[in-house]
Amino acid sequence: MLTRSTDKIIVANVPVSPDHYIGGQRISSEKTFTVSSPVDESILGEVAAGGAEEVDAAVNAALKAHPKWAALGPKGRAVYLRRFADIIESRVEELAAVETMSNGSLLESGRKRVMKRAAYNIRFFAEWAENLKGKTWESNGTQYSVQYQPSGVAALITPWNAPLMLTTWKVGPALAAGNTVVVKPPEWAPFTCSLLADCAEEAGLPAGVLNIVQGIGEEAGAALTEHPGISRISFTGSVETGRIIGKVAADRIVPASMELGGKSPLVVFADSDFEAAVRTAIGQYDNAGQVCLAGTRILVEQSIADRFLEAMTEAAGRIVLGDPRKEETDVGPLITREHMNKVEGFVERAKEQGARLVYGGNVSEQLGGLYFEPTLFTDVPEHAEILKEEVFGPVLTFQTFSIEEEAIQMANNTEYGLAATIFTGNEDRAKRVGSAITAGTVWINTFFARDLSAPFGGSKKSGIGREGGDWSFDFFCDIVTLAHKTDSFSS
Ligand SMILES: NC(=O)C1=CN([C@@H]2O[C@H](COP(=O)(O)OP(=O)(O)OC[C@H]3O[C@@H](n4cnc5c(N)ncnc54)[C@H](O)[C@@H]3O)[C@@H](O)[C@H]2O)C=CC1
Ligand SMILES: O=C(O)/C=C/C=C(\O)C(=O)O
Repeated sequence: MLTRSTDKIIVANVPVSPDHYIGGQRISSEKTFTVSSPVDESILGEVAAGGAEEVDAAVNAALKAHPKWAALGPKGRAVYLRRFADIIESRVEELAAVETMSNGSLLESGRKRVMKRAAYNIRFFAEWAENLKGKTWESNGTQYSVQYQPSGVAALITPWNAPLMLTTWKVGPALAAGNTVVVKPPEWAPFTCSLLADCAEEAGLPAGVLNIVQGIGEEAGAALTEHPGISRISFTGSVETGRIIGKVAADRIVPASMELGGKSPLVVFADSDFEAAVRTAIGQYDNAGQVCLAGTRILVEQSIADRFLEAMTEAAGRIVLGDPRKEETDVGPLITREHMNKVEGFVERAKEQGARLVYGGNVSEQLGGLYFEPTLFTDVPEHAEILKEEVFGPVLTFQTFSIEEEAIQMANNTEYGLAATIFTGNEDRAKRVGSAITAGTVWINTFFARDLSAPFGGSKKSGIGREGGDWSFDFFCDIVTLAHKTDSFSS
């Protein structure tokens, strides 16, 4: 039996519902799970742990809301979605404070960039849908036109490292496409997605258009992907979970988009802007390295390698590791003790396998104790695990190359292909190397430049499909070809 709830818990001085949001109502579950803060390991509260029953209610609410939402058309939906975006924007301070306590990301970056991007994700796709033009052409006496139609209920499953931003990256296009959605937020940082439901409610989104089912991945997440009422699965998370979801999607023939992990290269040629390249290399420690796109394999041309390593070591010495709520902090904590043990395991095995620790490698005992020092390894044996597996922590490796071909070979020597970054002053080389590296996004002399109209996603093990701009609608919509005999109508 589903029970309505009005409970709130206080996170960073903000009242947050710990319950699901289903059909416009807050619904509790008998079962709960405990969420603690990476900032100081304090307990933030008990959150409703949904399962098959809650998921079924949420999918049914979404199915019920779908026909009216779809019938509004892009312009009608954009009215609601713009209001939704405005409300998110008006609550940036609260959202940033809650996100920081939930996942340890820097408060300043949440306030200045990440929460605004969450609002922009909604606004951008509402506008994109209004301007989305299916193609029309004529061939052999038949006129063809391509239409983007809503596909039904989308299941959206997201990770903890940027929960609100990555959730709105999916909610925006899915709703703009005319779908209704069921979101399964990450259990380690579920609170900003709960606040997202408050924003939707305040914006007047009709009941059932956006539903949130909180819970553990293997329970709520699995029940959601297995539900027969869903027509799309958009997942961001680890390769392991992607593999599980992919099998369920294959079994049910439901299109699934997968944005997965990475082990991206950052390639620095001797002719590059040295200072900018060092700054960018050090920037890979942002969010304590818990960034899917991070260029964690630093590849530097031999002739500048010693100077680069020295400059990185010096710059790393200036990184302020600590409380993510403080303005002076550069790097905050890892998400949980479980995750920290995993990161420590990678570091220990790297040492055992013969890699040389240049700096870092230890836990810094402060606040709750989840603060791991920015770490760099060099002289890493080719077979070492640290060159192959995603650590998702502040741990980088440093390797050198002598010629361009070797740099390309090393950059591509990974099962992942999410992103790559190249620093060079030579435009021809930039183009050559850029197109020889297999990755969803290749940045040249910049990092994390994001335009939401560009395709975003991973090659190889880093994912399946692309989202962003038209690509989001290619995924979330049913694409229909209407073909009629030209001149066959009398009126
Ligand atoms: N390519 C991209 O855009 C991004 C990828 N990531 C990747 O995400 C990973 C870190 O996030 P985590 O939360 O640890 O990943 P995860 O795969 O453990 O969990 C992601 C989400 O999937 C849910 N889940 C877990 N098992 C499930 C199941 N059997 N069925 C359905 N849902 C399930 C979880 O509850 C969570 O909401 C890293 O590998 C990182 O690289 C993170 C951010 C962006
Ligand atoms: O810009 C995007 O759409 C994705 C960004 C990914 C992250 O912010 C992350 O993994 O931290």
